[in-house]
Amino acid sequence: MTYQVIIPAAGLGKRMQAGKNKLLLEINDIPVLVHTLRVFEEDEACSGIILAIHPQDEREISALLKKYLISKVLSLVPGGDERQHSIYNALKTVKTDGIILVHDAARPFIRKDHIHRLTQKAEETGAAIMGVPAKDTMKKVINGVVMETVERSSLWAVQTPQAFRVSLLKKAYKTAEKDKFLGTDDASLVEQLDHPVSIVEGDYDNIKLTTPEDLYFAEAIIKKREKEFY
Ligand SMILES: Nc1ccn([C@@H]2O[C@H](COP(=O)(O)OP(=O)(O)OP(=O)(O)O)[C@@H](O)[C@H]2O)c(=O)n1
Ligand SMILES: C[C@](O)(CO)[C@H](O)COP(=O)(O)O
Repeated sequence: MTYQVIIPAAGLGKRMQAGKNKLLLEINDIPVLVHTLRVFEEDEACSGIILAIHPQDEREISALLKKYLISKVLSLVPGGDERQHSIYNALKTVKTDGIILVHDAARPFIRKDHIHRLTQKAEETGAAIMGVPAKDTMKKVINGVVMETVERSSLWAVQTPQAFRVSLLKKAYKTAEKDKFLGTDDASLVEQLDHPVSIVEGDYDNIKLTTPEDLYFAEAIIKKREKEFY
């Protein structure tokens, strides 16, 4: 079953402290954004990519799409002040129904087989997200004081892609806009509709490149993946 994917790539990358869009940093001499785009370009089930970008990056990103033969990008839409706004700008351009994915450009290590398991689940339930069981103990802290230790057995570290029936995601975003609700992921907007969201177990390699040390992890993941193919 085919899907389209919204890839938000319009952030400022403040926590990466790179002085430029972290998605234009290179891993193994290839920009992070290109690593991510290639997964979907090479997935026969992906029928199109809608890329939300910062207008200042348009010339450089357009040149990268040409250089790396990324042909599935249907449109470049302007990002917004928040991740949610960038995604909504992209979602408004989606005219098809069916399944839409949202995947952070900052997560270059998503695997095709995990994407397919996710889209299958979203086809069945209307909403499904990628994640892994939490490994660390999580505590609720206020003003430096531990308030509560959260029971770990039911905790998951949520990732992207997140997959939805297009009509459901559009309803969730419209409702969030009306209610002025801002979530840190797309599923939280769907949860506001009391719609169940399923989770599909991915792997711990699917990291989001957020802070400088994530670049070291990324180099290690690439080296590991190179060995997988020999
Ligand atoms: N206004 C925004 C904010 C984020 N993103 C994208 O959403 C993904 C996840 O966001 P995050 O990792 O937090 O990126 P930044 O917001 O750039 O990071 P920071 O918070 O450190 O500035 C990234 O691919 C980022 O480019 C976006 O498209 N528009
Ligand atoms: C959507 C997400 O990647 C799920 O873990 C995460 O919430 C994005 O957070 P960010 O601060 O916008 O990177």
